[in-house]
Amino acid sequence: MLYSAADDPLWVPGTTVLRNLLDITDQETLDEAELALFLIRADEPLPAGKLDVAHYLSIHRHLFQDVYEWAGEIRSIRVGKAGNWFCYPEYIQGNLARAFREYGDPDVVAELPPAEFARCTAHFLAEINAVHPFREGNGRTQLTFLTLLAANAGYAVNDGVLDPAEVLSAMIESFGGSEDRLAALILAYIS
Ligand SMILES: Nc1ncnc2c1ncn2[C@@H]1O[C@H](COP(=O)(O)OP(=O)(O)OP(=O)(O)O)[C@@H](O)[C@H]1O
Repeated sequence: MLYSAADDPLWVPGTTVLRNLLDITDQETLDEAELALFLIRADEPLPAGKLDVAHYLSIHRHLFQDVYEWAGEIRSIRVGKAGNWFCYPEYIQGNLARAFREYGDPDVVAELPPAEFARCTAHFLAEINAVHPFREGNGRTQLTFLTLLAANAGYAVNDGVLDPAEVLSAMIESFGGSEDRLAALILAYIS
């Protein structure tokens, strides 16, 4: 997805295309290859973990390992979308750890009634999105992690329910502080 970014050392020189392991230098070809390789990796068993920060990073690493050398690593430049600027790079580690700490033990959240699980998890995803730990691939990592949190809580999810445009607008609303629509989408996803 298109980012606003300051001059990015990760760009192919003279372009705004992210350097990649495939040596692709035009955005459309990269988008296609990235999506195809992501889909293959998303279909594989995901890395095991404790649903903690290390696990979150390992999922990004897994999903984007074929495309970006820095898969699984925290970004080092400031980025934003449509005027919403995400966390300064120097605060990502601390804010990511705080989001996980505030969410608490996923096994405890799993015991909450579904609407409460959805509300807590929406808040968590909104926080993670505001941190935006990676240079690219944040949305897909968020949704992949959501599937793990839902599975950990024993929910069989309704895959067709999460319409990308609705998730996007709910996520943008959450950035503005209103998490109700995101919580409603998660509740529908797990119901
Ligand atoms: N203007 C915005 N304000 C806040 N969050 C946004 C905005 N635009 C997009 N987002 C969120 O940013 C995330 C997308 O980040 P990124 O582009 O790094 O991920 P991606 O996986 O490459 O893209 P996508 O989620 O579009 O497939 C999504 O969660 C999306 O909802």
